[in-house]
Amino acid sequence: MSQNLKTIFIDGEAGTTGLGIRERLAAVPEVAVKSIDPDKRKDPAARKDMMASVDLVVLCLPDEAAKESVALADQLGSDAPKIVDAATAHRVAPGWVYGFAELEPGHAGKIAKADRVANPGCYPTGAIALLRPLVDAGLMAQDHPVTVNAVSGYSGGGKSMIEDFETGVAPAFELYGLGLRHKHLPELQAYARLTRRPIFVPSVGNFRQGMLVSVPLHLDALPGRPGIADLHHALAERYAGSTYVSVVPQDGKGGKIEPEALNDTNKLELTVFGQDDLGQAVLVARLDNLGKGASGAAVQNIRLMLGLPEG
Ligand SMILES: NC(=O)C1=CN([C@@H]2O[C@H](COP(=O)(O)OP(=O)(O)OC[C@H]3O[C@@H](n4cnc5c(N)ncnc54)[C@H](OP(=O)(O)O)[C@@H]3O)[C@@H](O)[C@H]2O)C=CC1
Ligand SMILES: CC(=O)N[C@@H](CCC(=O)OP(=O)(O)O)C(=O)O
Repeated sequence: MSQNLKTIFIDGEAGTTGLGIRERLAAVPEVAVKSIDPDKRKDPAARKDMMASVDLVVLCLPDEAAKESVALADQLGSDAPKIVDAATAHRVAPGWVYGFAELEPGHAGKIAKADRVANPGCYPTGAIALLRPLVDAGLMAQDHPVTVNAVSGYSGGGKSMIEDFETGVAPAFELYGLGLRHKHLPELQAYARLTRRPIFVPSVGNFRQGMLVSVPLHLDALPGRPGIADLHHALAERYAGSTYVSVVPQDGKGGKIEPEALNDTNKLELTVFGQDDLGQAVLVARLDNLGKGASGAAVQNIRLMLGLPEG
């Protein structure tokens, strides 16, 4: 192993997100991924030893196991590696930087300097990308009653949901999160800068990966009653020059959009559908839940934290 390579340990490397990160890192020549003996993958002492030997650890674990790993890293004091946590556990926790590089100007620089980065949830990635620029531009009040609807491919539910869909146990499509307490709400509300809790209605369909997140809007309920072009402009201005986030015109989409077009990429595409004469709009974000919604974003953050060039 060359001395100059940055070393990475993926805690949970056999899971859906972990495998996706490993595949992506295989194409990054500046890093070497160190693997743990599969028999010891849940052994705290072995994981702690591994953490002590690397520059950065990525946590691709259920929330409780991610918290346990952070506690193990804490025991290493100044020898602790940098951490990217793909779980939900630290996304609004003090001392952690939220890993959505395009959140606002200068945010990628904060990730680059951080020791601990919480990778965003897949749905909040789309919703925050749509909402935050409107709030920042004063086009949406912070207490606007926001509703976010979304559909995900079944890989979003990890190994157990993948098995349910691929063995035919799961229904073709279902709404869920109807208890209105989905785990993504705290980060969605915090990083979109909303003071009123949004209503979030996710759903999952019988396709492996890909995602649409949509926000319906009545234009006369927004300050100054903006037009469709104003909403488009606010988004286009925020993401001008972005490598991964694009704002596309609605023309040519025929009033419909499907979720799989960005699969296996780290891209996020935003469209403002709407009709000025009706005073209505629907903002839509399209992404790969396993790409920009998980492993792709994690690798984007790893590159920033290790000072590597953009992929
Ligand atoms: N799938 C997705 O689209 C996204 C998932 N995430 C998040 O990433 C994390 C992982 O999710 P995902 O990859 O989907 O889940 P999976 O169920 O596919 O994988 C989880 C992995 O963690 C391992 N694991 C479980 N407990 C422990 C433990 N105590 N110590 C070490 N390893 C353990 C599992 O091993 P075993 O199977 O042997 O128990 C498995 O390999 C979750 O927090 C999830 O919320 C984030 C963004 C998107
Ligand atoms: C279809 C499905 O079940 N999706 C998952 C979210 C997947 C995801 O990306 O969530 P994290 O990033 O927070 O792990 C869910 O709704 O809980």
